[in-house]
Amino acid sequence: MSPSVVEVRNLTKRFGAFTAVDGISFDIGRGEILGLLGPNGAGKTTTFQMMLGLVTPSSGSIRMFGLDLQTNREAILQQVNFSSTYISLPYSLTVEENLSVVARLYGMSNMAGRIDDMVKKLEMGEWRTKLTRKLSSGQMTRLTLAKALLTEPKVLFLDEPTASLDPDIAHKIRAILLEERQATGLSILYTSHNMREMEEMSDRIIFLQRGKIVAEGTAKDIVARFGQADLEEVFLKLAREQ
Ligand SMILES: Nc1ncnc2c1ncn2[C@@H]1O[C@H](COP(=O)(O)OP(=O)(O)OP(=O)(O)O)[C@@H](O)[C@H]1O
Repeated sequence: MSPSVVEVRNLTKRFGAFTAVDGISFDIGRGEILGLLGPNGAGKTTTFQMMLGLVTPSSGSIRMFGLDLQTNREAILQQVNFSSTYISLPYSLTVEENLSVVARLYGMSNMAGRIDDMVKKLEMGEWRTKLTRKLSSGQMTRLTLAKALLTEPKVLFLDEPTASLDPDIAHKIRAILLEERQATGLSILYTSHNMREMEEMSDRIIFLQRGKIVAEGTAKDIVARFGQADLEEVFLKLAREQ
């Protein structure tokens, strides 16, 4: 495997007496797409929040680009971005104003060119001057993805990036992500509740259950190990155990 860009060791998050993430360890290689799978409440979002420095781990460590996140937060996060259906961008700004704020926050050069590029790639041209509050949920998803790719991250965290997209645009988004990975060596941690998408996108998958990793490997390995027909069947088996 290519050298690890992300190294997570024994990561744990407790909320009072409840352990949401329980001693997980994983690596993500350069240009690798790692799928994070698990039923509702398994600890995926909490893991993302720790990776973004938004939630402090109870114990364990997160290293990116060879640096510890706790002591090198700013340098690391400059090279990282995130997209989720749960984030909200300022509603009173237009689509392109929102992108421009993000580009400025990251101190990007060639801001206008990169924004045009994203608008074109994600087919946002018709509504680039629309107020964010007036976007449909699918348009909002595309805007948050554009925001995430705009800053040319080396590591991207994607929490259900194709939720609320129609099949055509979801297909295009997957193609764009694979292209970016090919062109730039982008590493991605990815969640989706669409098992076919997980199989298509992920080089490897880790399966979380009650905060613990219960399976790890390629989709094919995991399906074979659990003796099921496909990833969806594995998911149902593990989720029902929870
Ligand atoms: N701030 C908090 N305080 C207490 N418990 C929390 C807090 N945040 C998350 N939890 C709990 O931690 C567990 C893991 O939640 P998390 O949101 O990480 O799961 P998830 O895998 O992302 O689920 P989903 O698929 O529903 O988004 C849940 O039981 C949740 O209730």
